[in-house]
Amino acid sequence: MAPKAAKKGDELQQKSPAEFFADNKNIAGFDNPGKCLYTTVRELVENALDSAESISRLPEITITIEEVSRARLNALRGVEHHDRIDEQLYQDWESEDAKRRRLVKEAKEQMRLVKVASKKGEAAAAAEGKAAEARKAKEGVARGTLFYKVTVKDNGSGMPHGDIPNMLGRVLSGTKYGVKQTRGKFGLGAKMALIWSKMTTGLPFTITSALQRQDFRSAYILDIDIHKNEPNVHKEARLPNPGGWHGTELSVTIEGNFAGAYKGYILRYLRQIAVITPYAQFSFRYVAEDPKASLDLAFKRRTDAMPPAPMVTKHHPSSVDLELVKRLVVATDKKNMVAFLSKEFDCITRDLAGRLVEEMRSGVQADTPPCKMTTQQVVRLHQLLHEARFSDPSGNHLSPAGEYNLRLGVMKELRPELIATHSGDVRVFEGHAFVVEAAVSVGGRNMKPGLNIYRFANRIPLLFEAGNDVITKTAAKRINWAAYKINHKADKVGVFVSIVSTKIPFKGAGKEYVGDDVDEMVAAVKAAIMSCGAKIARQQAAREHQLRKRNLTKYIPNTAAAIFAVLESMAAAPAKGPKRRRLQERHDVPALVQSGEVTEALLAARLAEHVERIDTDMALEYQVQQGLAAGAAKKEVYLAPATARTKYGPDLHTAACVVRLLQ
Ligand SMILES: Nc1ncnc2c1ncn2[C@@H]1O[C@H](COP(=O)(O)OP(=O)(O)OP(=O)(O)O)[C@@H](O)[C@H]1O
Repeated sequence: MAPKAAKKGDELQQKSPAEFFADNKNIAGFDNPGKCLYTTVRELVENALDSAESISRLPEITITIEEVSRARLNALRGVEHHDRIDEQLYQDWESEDAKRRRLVKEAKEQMRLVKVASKKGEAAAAAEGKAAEARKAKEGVARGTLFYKVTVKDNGSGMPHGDIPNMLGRVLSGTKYGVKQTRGKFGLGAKMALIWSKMTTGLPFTITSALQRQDFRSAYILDIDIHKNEPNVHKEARLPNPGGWHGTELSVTIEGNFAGAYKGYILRYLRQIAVITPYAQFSFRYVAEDPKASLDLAFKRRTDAMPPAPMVTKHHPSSVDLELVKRLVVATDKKNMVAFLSKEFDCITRDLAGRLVEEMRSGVQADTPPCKMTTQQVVRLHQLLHEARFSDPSGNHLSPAGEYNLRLGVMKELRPELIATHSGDVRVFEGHAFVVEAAVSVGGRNMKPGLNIYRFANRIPLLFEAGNDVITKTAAKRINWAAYKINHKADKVGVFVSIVSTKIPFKGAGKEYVGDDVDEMVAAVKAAIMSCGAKIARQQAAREHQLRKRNLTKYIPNTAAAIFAVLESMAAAPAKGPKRRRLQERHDVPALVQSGEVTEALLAARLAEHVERIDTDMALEYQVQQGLAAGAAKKEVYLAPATARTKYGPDLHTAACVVRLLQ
């Protein structure tokens, strides 16, 4: 019987990666126009930061979002703009009756808000602001300003002229696939912005880029052939670069939505990226068609101390899969197994490589060329790499933000009352080293009562999918905040956690959250937050202590005056009764008052001394309780003596610690 022809729709088809992502753009964080604008900004800013950091430049990044009306967009596309003839044909058409009803409803809402505002003040004013914004957004839709030109300029490495089309016009191509801590990973982000622009405005990317010390600027206008997943270059030029500029400027025009929540997300993203990269400078401009709605924001650099650039490292043997082993075997230039294992993998010395080859058997010798291994021998090698014990990766190739930068970022953007930071040790997950750093703050501006959680992965702020994220879940469910005297429902608590790794277990290509299913990560995040909590508790105790001292000190003048008045009256009148007489005989304070030896000032000075002594005793006792004796809170500081002969004095007592100088 002849085979049946396939039904229409059942024919075998193939898709290019670009087509796949165009059809499933939500996987990469391109869900709706608002989210697409946010993700476009994010992807371009992260490329800019990666690029500047890769050449150890303090990043200087300019971000511009410009409203493009439909009329202007049509002019850019060379499409004639037509005024509407038949209004009723359009989605935004409103009948006279519907318009009247809407205006009445809006007026009522306005009245209600004004009433609430007069009663409740700020909160209501904010609500009114939101309503006004929503109205403006509606007007925006009507005016047709739903298109935006996004431009991001950096002072980074730039891109080699010949590579630009592939880097920006071919999905799944990039320079960040190695084992290295980078924000980018998939070779997708910039291309998704381009695919979205193709799908909505049809306008291409405009790129200017120059490498360091390059005497020309590469200028390109290109888009992507989605069907073939190939760059489509419209224009290419090498322009003069007399000033020796280096970096990249990239523009794309897309459909988007900068109203309401999405404006909030973009601004929040910028604020958070400024927290985690205080060594970077960001200028943000929103250019609206109506100049009154434009915005100009600067997130200034607060430090020149940039963390050392992350380095490329080798694959850890326990992190490789069979396919990767096969690829490494084919790609290596090493001529024997010992050299191959010790040079291509992390944590394998020549000695260990020799032992592994002996253990492999299966006909493989130390001098076997890796490329001559049979499929079975490669399988055996892969098995052994997963069964043998290797030391953990050192983590030296990672670049955590550092406690200093994290603290500075939080202080600069949020100005909290209390802050504690912690940088965890290097830990390992599936052969990839990772470091978790955390800060916990109390109080500060823009903080709501309760937990305010800020998540960062490879110094990317994560704003979406909070409920599923390891950091949110750990902070909200696994920490006993009461143990640190923090009321996590009422206090304004900031929890900032930053994870850096050569492999962040993101869920999805949109890099929006880190899964809660990696035990190593859960434990490290929990330990980092708990350490900050303990430090906050110590700070709170020291603060209470200082407050008590301040209060006692405040009452000293009145107390001294009152006691002195009593003593003066005792001195004026002879002591009555045996008890008072005995007291007077023993101390004869009234006589001392009469002779002027005891004065009000002296009493005040003695009281002050007493308060000071109690305070230092309590500080010492407190430090001992906190584990000074056990060494937990003891810090060794090395001071160079000013002279060869140094005399060490007594212990120095302060409110929060005791300084003891030892030879
Ligand atoms: N501003 C820039 N400066 C220098 N190189 C850049 C810049 N933007 C993009 N590139 C290069 O283009 C490549 C592709 O960028 P793209 O945003 O598509 O993916 P990615 O950053 O590698 O990964 P991801 O999809 O995870 O963001 C990058 O790997 C980088 O080499």
